Amino acid sequence: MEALQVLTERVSVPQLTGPDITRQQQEILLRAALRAPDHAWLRPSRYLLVEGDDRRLLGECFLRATPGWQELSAEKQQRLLNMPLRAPLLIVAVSRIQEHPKVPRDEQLLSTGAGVQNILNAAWAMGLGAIWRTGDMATNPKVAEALGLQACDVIVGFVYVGHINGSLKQPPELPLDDFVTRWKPKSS
Ligand SMILES: Cc1cc2nc3c(=O)[nH]c(=O)nc-3n(C[C@H](O)[C@H](O)[C@H](O)COP(=O)(O)O)c2cc1C
Repeated sequence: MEALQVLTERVSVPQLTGPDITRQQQEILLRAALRAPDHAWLRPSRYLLVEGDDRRLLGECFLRATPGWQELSAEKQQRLLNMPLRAPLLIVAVSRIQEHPKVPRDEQLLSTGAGVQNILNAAWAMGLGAIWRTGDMATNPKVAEALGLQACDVIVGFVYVGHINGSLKQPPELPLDDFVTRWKPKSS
């Protein structure tokens, strides 16, 4: 697919299915992620891949990490268990924040965010679907521990990647003038 078409027409795809994302496809997604802009080349981004039966184990972790999970309805418990099963591949995008005199934390988070966007676009370019999600699990310390994260790590997103299952939404045509102005200096 043409690059500009990917950038202007991509939509997020919540309904995803198998087959599994091949190693070759995964490598393209991750190489795209690692081409994100990165101030001072600090390389703050880390990507954890969860696929196959490991998704079930992550679902169990989501359930047990939820405060008061034993009191949740069977339906809510199942929802947590099923979360990682929403796509054949789950990429956990993490920013490993470093102290740096010129690169504040926000810039490191933005760099990982740009990496996530590159994953979304690369998936779309390969005819795959993907969606960036966060939710409570992204900030749950027990989830971070189960994922083997360090104290300085921030989960920027759970990126679900799979084959498009169902119809795609039409991206809205946003009027540029609502968002863009051409700045002119004030005349004195
Ligand atoms: C940082 C971030 C976190 C998000 N978290 C969620 C989420 O937890 N659940 C969800 O359904 N959508 C979430 N979204 C929104 C979707 O990824 C997507 O952007 C939205 O559905 C709009 O679709 P579009 O990308 O096709 O415009 C998040 C988006 C961003 C940028």
